[in-house]
Amino acid sequence: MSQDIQQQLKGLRDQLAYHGHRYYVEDNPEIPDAEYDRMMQQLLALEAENPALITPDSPSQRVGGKPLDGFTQVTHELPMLSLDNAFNDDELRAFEKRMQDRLIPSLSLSYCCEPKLDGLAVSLMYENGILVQAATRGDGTTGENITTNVRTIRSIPLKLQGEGWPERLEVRGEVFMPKQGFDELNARAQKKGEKTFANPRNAAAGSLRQLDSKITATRPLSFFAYSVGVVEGMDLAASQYERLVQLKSWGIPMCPEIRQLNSLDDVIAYYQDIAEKRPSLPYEIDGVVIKVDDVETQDQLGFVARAPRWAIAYKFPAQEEMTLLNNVEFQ
Ligand SMILES: NC(=O)c1c(N)nc(OC2CCCC2)nc1O[C@@H]1CCC[C@@H]1O
Repeated sequence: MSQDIQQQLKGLRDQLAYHGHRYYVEDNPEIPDAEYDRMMQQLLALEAENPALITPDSPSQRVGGKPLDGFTQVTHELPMLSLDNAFNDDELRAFEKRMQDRLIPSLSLSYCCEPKLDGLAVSLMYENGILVQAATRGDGTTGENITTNVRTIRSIPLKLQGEGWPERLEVRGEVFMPKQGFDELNARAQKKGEKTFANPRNAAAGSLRQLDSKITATRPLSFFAYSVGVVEGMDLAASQYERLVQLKSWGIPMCPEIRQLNSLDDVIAYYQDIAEKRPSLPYEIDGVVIKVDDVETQDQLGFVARAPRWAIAYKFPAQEEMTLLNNVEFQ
């Protein structure tokens, strides 16, 4: 009896995780919402009858229990780095020259280029494919444990898909609020005479700092991975770009605008292309991040203070209109 109930529960969990990924990550659902809701109700009913068989990766476990009293601290096993900035092509070329002067033999560098998402950097720890902890970047060394809130973000898998993932895998990326969700949230707040947020970044930060994850669950948050931290149990690809593709194959969202480029001229053309696309992108960005693609070369170059020698943010000029002080609610 219990065996086939376990099979039934696993079937429902896998189905709901698959269809949830199609809907929230690929924006390309295979089944009508009513069908998804019916499966969820079935899962909830079966779990209510068999609470001992509820697993942490069950889609029913996304919205937590009672509110927290506070956030506990998390020390990152590897520091979460920040970025130096470039503001024009010459500074970008100087960035490349500094690297080539340090590399022996100075070889032609390939780059992984990513829109610089204007959200909040977080660390996701997966053990045996299960999401076990989420933390803010904080000061790069110590962050806050926001696991209960991050579990409510539907585009972040509670269990990695496919197979071949490492025993321990730390995914680093940006939690952000898409522009449309931000506008709708502020419109609702305005109608109710509640506080509105100055920009999507503050809205994301404010949503992640809720002690009650039921509130976070009502906020339209999303996530794109941008690097890997701790990896144990296998070696990942030697290329930053290929690593993000690997993460994507395991169900971790990857920004669709990321490109692998083989020359700085191509990087500059990419920067101009993203600058043109910027107003029509569904999320806010404030530049592009340009990283040496080869991970061994990254390690050779290392980092100074908290910023790597092998990455730079090429920022867009500040927006013309007055931008309210981006009061940092939450590192
Ligand atoms: N905001 C971003 O889209 C972004 C990105 N696409 N890639 C990185 O790469 C890390 C890893 C090496 C140095 C920084 N960082 C990003 O944001 C950083 C996180 C902390 C400060 C910046 O916002």
